[in-house]
This record gives sequence, C-alpha cells and structure tokens, in this order.
Amino acid sequence: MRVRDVMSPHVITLRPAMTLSEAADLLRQGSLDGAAVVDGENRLIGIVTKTHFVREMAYGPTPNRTIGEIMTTDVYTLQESETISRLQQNSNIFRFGLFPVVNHQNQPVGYLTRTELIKYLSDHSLYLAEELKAVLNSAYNGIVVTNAEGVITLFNPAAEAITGLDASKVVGQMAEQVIPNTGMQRVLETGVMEVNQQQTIQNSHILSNRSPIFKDNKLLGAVAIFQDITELQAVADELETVKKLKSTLESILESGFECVVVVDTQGKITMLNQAYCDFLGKDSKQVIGMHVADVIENTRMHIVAQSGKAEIAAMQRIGDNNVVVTRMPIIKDGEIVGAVGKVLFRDVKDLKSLVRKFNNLQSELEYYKEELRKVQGGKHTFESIIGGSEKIAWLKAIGAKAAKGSSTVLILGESGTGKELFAHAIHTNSPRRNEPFIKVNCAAVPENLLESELFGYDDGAFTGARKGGKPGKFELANGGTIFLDEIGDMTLSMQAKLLRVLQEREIERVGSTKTLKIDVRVVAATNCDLEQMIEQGEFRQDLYYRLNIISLHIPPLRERREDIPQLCISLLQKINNRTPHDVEGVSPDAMNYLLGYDWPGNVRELENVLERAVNFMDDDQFILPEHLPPVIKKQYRQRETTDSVKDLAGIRFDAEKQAIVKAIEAAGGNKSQAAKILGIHRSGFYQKLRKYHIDP
Ligand SMILES: Nc1ncnc2c1ncn2[C@@H]1O[C@H](COP(=O)(O)OP(=O)(O)OP(=O)(O)O)[C@@H](O)[C@H]1O
Repeated sequence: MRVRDVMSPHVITLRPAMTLSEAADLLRQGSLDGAAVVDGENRLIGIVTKTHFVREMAYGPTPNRTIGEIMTTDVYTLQESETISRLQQNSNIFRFGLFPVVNHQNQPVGYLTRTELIKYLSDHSLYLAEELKAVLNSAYNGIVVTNAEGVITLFNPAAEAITGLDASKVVGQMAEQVIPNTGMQRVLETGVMEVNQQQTIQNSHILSNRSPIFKDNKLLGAVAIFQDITELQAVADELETVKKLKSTLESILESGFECVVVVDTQGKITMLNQAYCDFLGKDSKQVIGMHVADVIENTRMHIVAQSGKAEIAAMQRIGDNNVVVTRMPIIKDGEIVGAVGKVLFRDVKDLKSLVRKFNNLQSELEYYKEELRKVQGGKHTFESIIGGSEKIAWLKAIGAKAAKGSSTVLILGESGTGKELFAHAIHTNSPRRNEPFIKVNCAAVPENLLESELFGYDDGAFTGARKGGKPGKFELANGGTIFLDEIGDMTLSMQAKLLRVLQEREIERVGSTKTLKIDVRVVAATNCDLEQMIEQGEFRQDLYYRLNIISLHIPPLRERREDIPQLCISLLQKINNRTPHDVEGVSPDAMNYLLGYDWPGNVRELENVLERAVNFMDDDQFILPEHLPPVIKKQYRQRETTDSVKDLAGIRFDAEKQAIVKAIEAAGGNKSQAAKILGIHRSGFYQKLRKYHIDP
C-alpha cells in the first residue's frame, strides 16, 4: 500500500508572503489540520499546522504577520510512492503532526495528519503507538507480530537477540519463511491461542505463547511472545537427571538385599536402608538421627567417620550373627563428611557357602580344561611333573631332549610313579604337540579286541563289526603320539604284530588287505620288569630293543622322599580345586609320617592319602597325624622300633643290599656281570634287585 492510496487530496497550499489573516480564511474554508507552504514554483518549502496557526492568531502580536514567519521548515514530507509498511518502521515520524505528500517535483499533492496515519496503520497494519513500541522494544521477552496475512509487522530487539534474526530483514516478510517452525501461521488459520509451546530456533530453546489478534471480531493478525529457556531447560534437565539418579539410588538401596547404613561425622545415622532395618528389627523413621552405636551393636561406623580409615571385610557380632562388614569414609572435597557401611555377609556361613560355590565352579572349570586338553592332545607338560629331586630333575631333562625327536620311548617304573605324566609331557614338548595323543591301556583291553583296537577293522571284518569299519588307535594317532600303557601285559602274538608295525611303519586293518602308512611316535610304559620277562620268554626281545631306544626309569617315591613335601603342596592344590575344601598344608608331625612311609603305590597313593585326610578334616587348615590312615602310622612306628633295635634279619637285609650295590658298581652297571661277581643266578639277582628296590 502506498501513501498516495490513503492521502487526503484536499491540500491547501499557502505562499510565504501571505498574511495570517489571509491564510485564516483559506484554512477555515477547508477545515483542514494544516497547510503546505509552497514557493513561487509551487515546490513545498514548509507547512503550517492548525495548532501553529491558532496559537499565532491567539497570542501573536499581529494578524499581519506572514505565513513565512510562522511556517515550520521542520517538515517530514511523504513521497506519494512511499510504502506504508516502510513508514511504520520509522517511529521518528510521529514527531510530526502533518505530513504533506508531494509528487516527484516536490509539489504538494495531498497530506496526512499524524492521527490519520496512525489510524490507518492501526487499521491496516497493526502499527502500534510509539509509546507502546518503546515498551515492546524494552521488553525482555521476544515479541513478534504479524498481520492477518502472516507478514511480520513487528520484531522487537529481544526477538532479534533470541532468534539471531535482524528485524530490518524480517519485517515485511512472511513469518513462516523466516522463523523456522513458527506456529503463527497456524494460529492465524485456527484463530486459537497456543500457550507454552516449545520450539528450537538457532540452538536456542524457546518457550512461546501465540495468540490471534481480533478487533471487532475480525482477525487482524497474531502475536507471539516468547522467551529463551535454553539455560533454564539445561538446569531443569540437570535437576531431572539428579532427581532420577536419586530415585534410582534410593530404589537400589531400598530394594537390595544388602544392608547399608550412612552416618555423618558425628556418627548420627542419616540413612539406614530397609534391608538393614529388617535385619536389625528397627524402624527406619525412628533411627534416623540417632547415634549409630545406639542402633547397631558393636559398630565402628562413628570411628570410621572420624578417622577416615576404611575397614574392609571386618567381622562384627550383631545379635547371634557374625557378620562381615565394610566401612568406608565418605570424603567430599578432601574432607570427611561421614561414612557408609555395608554388610557383606550376614553370617560367615554365607561366606563359606560362597567359597564352596566358587570352589565347585573352579573344579568344574578344571574338569573342562582337562577334558579340553584331552581332546587337544597331551594334558601335561614337564612343568606339571613335580619334584626337585636330582633323579626327577635328570629324568625331566632327558625327557625334554627325547621329546624333540621322534624315537620310541620306553618308560619304566612302579605303578603310580608318574609314567603317564611323562608320556604326556613328551608329547606336549614335541613338535607333534598339536596332533593327537592317543592312549591305549594294553592291560585293560581284552586280548581278542586289542588288535582291532590298535589297528582298526574293515567293513564286515567280524560279526558285530560296525558298518563302514572303524579306525584303530594307530590310525587315530597318525601324525601324533600313541601311548601304549602296560605294554608288559601284551600277549606274545600281539607283540609280534606290534613289532611289525614298528618296523614297517604301516598298519593293516583287521579284515583288510590294504596297508596304510602311518607316522606315529610310540611311547610305551610298563611297571613290569621286561628284561626278566624276556628271560622267562614272556616278552619278545626284538620288540624290547625296538621300544627301548630311549628309556626313562622313574624311581619310586621312597627313593626320592625329598619330593614328598613339594608333591604334597601341588596335590593338595589339585584336591582343593576339585573338592569343597581349602586345606593349607600338612602339619610337621604329619609330614614326618609321610616322609617315613614307603609308598608302594607311589605318587598315586600319596594323592589318595591326602584326599582321604582332607575328607577326614573338620575346620582344620593343616593335615594332622590323626587324619592319616593307620597303615602309615603303623609303618612309621615299626621303622622307629627297627631303627633302634635292629634284628638279625635287618642286619642281613642291609648287608645283602650293600653287597649287591657294590657288585653293580664293580660291574659298571652290567647286571649279568654283577650276578656273576655275587655268584648267584641272573634270575635270582633280578629278584634281589626288586626286593631291595635297587635300580642299576
Ligand atoms: N611327579 C609328579 N608330579 C605330580 N603328580 C604326579 C607325579 N607323579 C605322579 N603324579 C600323579 O600321580 C598319579 C599317578 O600318575 P601316573 O598315572 O602318571 O602314574 P603311572 O606310573 O602311569 O601309573 P600306572 O603304572 O598305574 O599307570 C596321577 O594323578 C599323576 O598326576
């Protein structure tokens, strides 16, 4: 809308030379608010308002004064093409009472009074009075006004600051184009007020109230009054988080089974959760503010709240219970502000049951580890062979060397000395460690099945044979190690077959004519005296030579008693892991018994004796003599007696043993030679070696 569209065309023009009384007649005729003063070429040079004129006429010295003398040149002229919307931005124009409107030659073509202008603007563009505008400009809240079309007509400085938009650029624009997410257009459409609406503009969080503006039931536009609540929102969010955290903590403390108490520096209770209240049989409302010592028996919470020293897993007697508690000082900004206490176990029994559960899990774990190792191959290494004795150390060194190659190893020794352990260690230490380790107990497999067990069988090899045949242990061990335990128990015919396999390095499944090349390292073990068996025609000499390429003779435990304490430690650990006990060791008295016993069952027997003792123990931490089997104590006592009064048999025993040892030394370890020196038969000599447990 332009000025010319709203101007009044009744313009009175006056000349500067005109007298006041001449002009008065003219003005009276037109009942105008004022007049434009023009020069000779009709160009606007000033104005005279009605007020000016009346005042001059009333108080001026003479009516003969000219218009030129009273006219004001402080004139705001409006160009007829000027837009109304631009005018409304210029609050300065309201200083003027009359606005002559001129054409491009500065000739007056009409005028507008201030009242008219304001009225017009109020009617059409919601232009607000200057004073009101000043109020709006100084408001803290952002205020945006649009006309009925949604064009912004007011954008106050607070709105500029909040939105980051420049009023001069947005006034006259459609609100929905310049203000993201504005709801003003919606308000204009619905005519319904929207309060407490939240929106985000330029990273600012805004809370806005929008209202339609009605006048005489006609929608004139909309006003939005809003406020930046970003900081407020942040504080509110923080508060909300803190509130949530507090309620979470409270519910954790309240719903938990654990007993928790908090005291201040004076030792006064500030919090006692429901679990603790239930445990003590107290009411939380009554105990808050009371001194902790008056509420909880034998407490030290008030001491910790003073000393600042934490007490972890301390025992405390509460009623009939021995509870395990932890007391921690609460430190804030380097200062003790109180203490928090927690009952870890309401009774030591709970702790024990936990330990038991843990041990059970531990032994389950060990079991599965063992199983895994079994699947993967050898389960022990040389490190798992316990014993610091010279003999064991030497055997481990030889075994480790032997492991590197692929020669057959023969392990000899009494039952329970650890032969199988060595066989595993050899495999685990060998380049074949990632290949299978297959054990065959030759004594355990019935004679008629041993062949198919070792070499497998083909489809239909015998009645009941599995369809498709079955691979034998040699085939399964291909690439790895086969451990032939109790080889001394193999029949002669099987020995012959085994010998062939060892020589040819190939096998033939039972019922098949095909041969199969195999690459298997053989480790054999026995507790039999193979040399004696050879003499008695029970073991093939040629097989013995095949097997005996590297031989390890594991001494019985009685010949390395110094290993017993170390073995006890290791075996007890093993036992603790698989039983619910936690035994710390063997008492010195019990150890004396163990050291004095001959251990015919060797390490296996020692392990059994320890496990039996552990099962006999109550709350003891160390195995005592009373936990040991009578046979051990009996032998110990016999030995004591024998040691003090040696009878003839004893003297003879010692002398004969010494003579044999000397003969072996003289023969340089050659047994036949030694037998000759002693003048006895070889078989008799072997018997004596066994009797005296001598290993040449
Ligand atoms: N030096 C050792 N260190 C740790 N444990 C050992 C040792 N020697 C033997 N054992 C343990 O003693 C038990 C018997 O060992 P192993 O089976 O190896 O003996 P073995 O001589 O092969 O017995 P058998 O001739 O009866 O088959 C096993 O539980 C084994 O772990």
